[in-house]
Amino acid sequence: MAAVDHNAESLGVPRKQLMESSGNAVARVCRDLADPGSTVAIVAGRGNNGGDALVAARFLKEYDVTVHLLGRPETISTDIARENWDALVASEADLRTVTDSVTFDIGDPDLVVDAMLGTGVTGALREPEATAARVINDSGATVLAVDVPSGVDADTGDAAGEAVAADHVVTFHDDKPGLGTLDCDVTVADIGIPEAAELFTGPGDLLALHRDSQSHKGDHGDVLVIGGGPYTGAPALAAQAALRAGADLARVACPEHVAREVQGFSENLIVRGFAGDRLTPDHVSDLLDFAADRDVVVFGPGLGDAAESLDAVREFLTSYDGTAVVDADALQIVPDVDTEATLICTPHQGELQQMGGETDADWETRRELVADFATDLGHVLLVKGAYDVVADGDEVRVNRTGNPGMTVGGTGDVLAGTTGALAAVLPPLDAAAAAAYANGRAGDLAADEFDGGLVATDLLERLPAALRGADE
Ligand SMILES: NC(=O)C1=CN([C@@H]2O[C@H](COP(=O)(O)OP(=O)(O)OC[C@H]3O[C@@H](n4cnc5c(N)ncnc54)[C@H](O)[C@@H]3O)[C@@H](O)[C@H]2O)[C@H](O)CC1
Ligand SMILES: [K+]
Repeated sequence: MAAVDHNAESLGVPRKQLMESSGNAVARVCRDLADPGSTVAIVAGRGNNGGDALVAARFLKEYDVTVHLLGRPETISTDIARENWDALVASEADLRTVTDSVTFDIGDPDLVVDAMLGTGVTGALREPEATAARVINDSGATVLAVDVPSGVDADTGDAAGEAVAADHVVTFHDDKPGLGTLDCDVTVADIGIPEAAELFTGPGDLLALHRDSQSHKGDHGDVLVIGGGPYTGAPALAAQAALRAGADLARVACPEHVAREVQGFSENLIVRGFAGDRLTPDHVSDLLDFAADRDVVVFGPGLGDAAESLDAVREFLTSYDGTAVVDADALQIVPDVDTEATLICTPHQGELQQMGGETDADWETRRELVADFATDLGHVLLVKGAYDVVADGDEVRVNRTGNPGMTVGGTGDVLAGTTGALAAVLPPLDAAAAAAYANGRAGDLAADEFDGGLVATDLLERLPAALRGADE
């Protein structure tokens, strides 16, 4: 939900506008539950859940409304909730602040609006919320909860301690799974989040990449790139992209002569050469052992299409059961390989057709075709194009970042490495969607400087900034 909110914001629909719609929806349900002239007690927390109800207070002119804020107004935690509080103060609304739960007096209202906590709750209700929940439950009034009854986990319907027992819940945008388990009526209100905020990737897709201050080496991924042979730059680009996208360790397994060059490109990479000038089935058993201790394998950059290399890809994928990003020539093996592995395939349109998939000039048609093909394959697809399409057979996302300068060689290798790093820390579809967004964004930053003259290494340098987009 936070990701969708963020993406809505980047589409020009700010959170305060969504809060206005939420508050309006709360007021509409109040009108269904209580007659004009009734007394309404709004119990508001200091987050955006409270903010929704502060907006509702402004809409309920024909009611006798009292707002009880839990805590001091200076501690309201978001700007938009505070602005709505200030508007009520300026309008001389009937406002009370509850700083001592013992003396909390809700009066004798006909209707209570519970807006203490919504999706921001963590753990059991603390004070004064826990006592307030008891006061609300004992009030004998009809209880309308905003978004989710305070103290209840929206995903599971469970409460870690005291929780509001609501008669009715008005929730926003989408039903929440936990609400179905409760004994109350649920209204789902459309608050004007554009469909595009869910379909198109945006800065919200990067929110989950937050790095914990307590993290250790290895927590952000150990990525192994297997490739190289006819090409030497491709595996080096993919592995360096993995590092720039946040992986802790990036390793490259490639033929000996490629290994020397890859190490020459960057001392940050751990390079392991194998005998011969290309991958063959003889190397597979060692590679499987090596891959078993890694988080993600990126298979294909610079591999070439020699028959024995493709046989090696098939043998590897048949026995591998981890997560792999499959790119370039390795892709053609995917449709008829029987594997337990979780695969994220990153074809361009030509490679997609070679895999047996269909494409179309119209992105909306392509979206359907890619979604169906992902279902047939049973793997995640990230199909590159002016609009990238990401699908896992269940969900489909479209990425609009990127520019025509990115048709230069090597940008696909950067994307594969980025996807590998993100797949170490996110579910596969989310990793592919965020990687497509960040890679295109890095390309857009590079194009600001170099236009059509950008090269793949320009993307590497700009990946960290592109991935930092969530707060912008
Ligand atoms: N797109 C949408 O769905 C929109 C939803 N809106 C509403 O926003 C809330 C979520 O708001 P948020 O500020 O993230 O969190 P809360 O208000 O639920 O709570 C934050 C607040 O609570 C404190 N806190 C956390 N846990 C506890 C606890 N166990 N006991 C006491 N206090 C606790 C925390 O410290 C914070 O101060 C969503 O539910 C909707 O109602 C938007 O208005 C519009 C878009
Ligand atoms: K609530």
